[in-house]
Amino acid sequence: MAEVRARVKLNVGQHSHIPAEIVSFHGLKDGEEHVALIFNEADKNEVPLIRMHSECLTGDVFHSSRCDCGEQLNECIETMHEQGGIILYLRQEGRGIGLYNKIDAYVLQSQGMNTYEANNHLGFDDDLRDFSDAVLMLQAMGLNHVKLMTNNPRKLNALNNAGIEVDKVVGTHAHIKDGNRHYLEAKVKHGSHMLDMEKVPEKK
Ligand SMILES: Nc1nc2c(ncn2[C@@H]2O[C@H](COP(=O)(O)OP(=O)(O)OP(=O)(O)O)[C@@H](O)[C@H]2O)c(=O)[nH]1
Ligand SMILES: [Zn+2]
Repeated sequence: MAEVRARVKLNVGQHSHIPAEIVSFHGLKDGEEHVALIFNEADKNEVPLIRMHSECLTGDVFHSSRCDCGEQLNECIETMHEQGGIILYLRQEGRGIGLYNKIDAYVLQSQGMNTYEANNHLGFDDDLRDFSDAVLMLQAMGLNHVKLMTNNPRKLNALNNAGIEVDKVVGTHAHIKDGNRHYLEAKVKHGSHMLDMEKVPEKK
């Protein structure tokens, strides 16, 4: 069992205009400092929208052209600002292989491998992530019934297997840009992602 350690208000988003709360935890298992961001007191709603977002320093912070992580994170923050929701920000950089190994994988991708081939070439499986700490975080916040924002069936399976009831899966948009099309196509073809490459975000 994990427990909430601290919960405090902060504003987030590109203009620090979105009210939220950040939550830390005691008793998580993998030793990483995972956090939750709660929008509009979503944990008090009956069935909150949640996202399990794996850390991507290059995408989330630097808006790298190689992936869609930063855009997905912004999309979730905007959606949850409107509807309420909870982001579990999971410190699982590089699908669990870590930042330096991901950069090594990028070197191989620059030479023509896809994202999974590069992982395998380095001696890693396609995806090392385990979502049991995400389940502990949900349980610590008293949630066993959610809507899930993802295109990744592994995340849905992880919740189902842990007895968390998922009412609905909400896909994110395809954030295609110069440099990430092959990455997104590999996720659809080899990673079974339910990403609709035609579902582009509306221009604001
Ligand atoms: N190993 C490796 N990891 C990558 C690469 N590109 C992005 N990542 C990592 O992939 C993870 C993306 O995770 P999520 O944002 O949870 O997305 P997802 O599993 O693709 O599923 P969605 O919920 O549909 O977005 C992050 O940890 C990134 O750092 C890559 O080329 N190689
Ligand atoms: Zn990324």
